[in-house]
Amino acid sequence: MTVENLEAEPAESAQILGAQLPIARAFTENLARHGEELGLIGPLELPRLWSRHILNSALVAPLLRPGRVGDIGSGAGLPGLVLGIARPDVDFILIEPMERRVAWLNDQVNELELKNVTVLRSRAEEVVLDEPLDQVTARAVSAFRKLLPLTAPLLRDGGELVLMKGINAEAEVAAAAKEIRRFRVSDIRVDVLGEGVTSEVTRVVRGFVRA
Ligand SMILES: C[S@@+](CC[C@H](N)C(=O)[O-])C[C@H]1O[C@@H](n2cnc3c(N)ncnc32)[C@H](O)[C@@H]1O
Repeated sequence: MTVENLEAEPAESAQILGAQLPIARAFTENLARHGEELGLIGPLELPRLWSRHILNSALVAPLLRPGRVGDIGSGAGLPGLVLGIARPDVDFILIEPMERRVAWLNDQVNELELKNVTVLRSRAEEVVLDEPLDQVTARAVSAFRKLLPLTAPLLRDGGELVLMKGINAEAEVAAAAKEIRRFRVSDIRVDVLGEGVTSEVTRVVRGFVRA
């Protein structure tokens, strides 16, 4: 990754990440340096690491509230680690089953001194939490219909799903009517984030879960 790539959209980056921008840059440099060899990120993604992955993840930060947020299938740290950087006032639990990815996430938490981020090696359906979560995020893990059984049971009564999705977000919601009823999800909506701010907008499916 060249400095120009890291400096893409500088005004927007400052707007989105504020004072946390230098830490986000340090993480991005680490990911650019080691991500391919560790199998965390494909070579084609390197030139657009900043706009497509880092800024895109950081756009979710304003939707989070102080409390406990779980990120399912964090992989390289998207969006969980980026959100942990962007929101030091929120406690994050990154849930990821793959040993090599967990080692990477723990290394980054230590190197970047992120006191608000914990990494758990587990599949979401097997994870043991000491308390239920207030909000849960996920990106590129599975279709909404299959993501609901992995995420909704981890939330407290009234907890919120904040799931990053692509252009087909509405269609994924429409295909999940049965699961939406089963997991008692209400007030579902799709928000488009970053319009007029960054070149890569992102969509999130949001909804509240009743126990
Ligand atoms: C395609 S990657 C996406 C990683 C990251 N969220 C991103 O956007 O780059 C999917 C991730 O979900 C993890 N994963 C798959 N099944 C899972 C499960 N049942 N519970 C938690 N994580 C899971 C995988 O190990 C992998 O790291």
